Amino acid sequence: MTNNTLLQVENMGIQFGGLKAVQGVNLYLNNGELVGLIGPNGAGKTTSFNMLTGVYKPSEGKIVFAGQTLNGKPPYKVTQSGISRTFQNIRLFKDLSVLDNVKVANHWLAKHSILSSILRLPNHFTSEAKMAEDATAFLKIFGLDRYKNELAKNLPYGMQRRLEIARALAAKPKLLLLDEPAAGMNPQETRELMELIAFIRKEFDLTILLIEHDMHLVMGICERIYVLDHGQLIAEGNPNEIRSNPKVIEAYLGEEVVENA
Ligand SMILES: Nc1ncnc2c1ncn2[C@@H]1O[C@H](COP(=O)(O)OP(=O)(O)OP(=O)(O)O)[C@@H](O)[C@H]1O
Repeated sequence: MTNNTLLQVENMGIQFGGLKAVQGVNLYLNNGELVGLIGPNGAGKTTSFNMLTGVYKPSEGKIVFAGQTLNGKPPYKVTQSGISRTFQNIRLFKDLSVLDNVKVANHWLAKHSILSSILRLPNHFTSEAKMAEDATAFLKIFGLDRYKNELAKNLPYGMQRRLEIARALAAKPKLLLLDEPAAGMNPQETRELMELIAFIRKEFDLTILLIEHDMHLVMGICERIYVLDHGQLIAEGNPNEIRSNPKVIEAYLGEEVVENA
């Protein structure tokens, strides 16, 4: 572990009944890196995210983030320590406005106390107004400000995916975990997403770990890639190394995808 390491995972594993869904995973992320996590369906990618975010408690191993051991912490504590995520299936508050989706996400950062909110003291209103202003400015970065009063469920699909990312960033994370952000997107939306990911990484000084099946996206923006198969890491390297790794081609990519990625 160096001074520049943000996340260090050692020997992480989890078992569901007799199934070892993930085992012996060792990985690290340096500050500012954009890293991919790929592999076939059922390889254990989302399960790994669930362990990193406290949704599942690992059966073994150690997760150290920004110098703190995360094992056993509940998801809200993990978020407070600086890790946010998006989900494979969009999980917005569909019946809330776009603005409220972002406000809810950063509510725990708000300065006013619960008591002042309940009693509706003056600082509650000042704080609420400030939050709405901040949230609107924030939405502008994502090209979502014009939709701010729409219900989340009425946004076009690609915009809902953008809102998920905006909402995750409203919690001001250091590490962003993106679970198949391009799922269901058309090629144009995917291109815009790639630009957005590159942009937010710089703008918010983020480290990003990304699960994705779109190899064009992964190979196009990730500096390093980890490959999971049957719960175990089978390769790690830069996109060129991964593309030409025989184990990865056999387990996941296949010859055709490699040629087109
Ligand atoms: N809560 C659970 N209980 C039992 N088995 C589970 C649970 N969560 C995940 N699994 C199993 O763990 C394995 C890994 O699943 P996971 O969803 O992590 O795969 P994945 O790599 O994300 O796949 P995909 O690319 O299809 O999303 C699968 O066999 C899955 O059925």
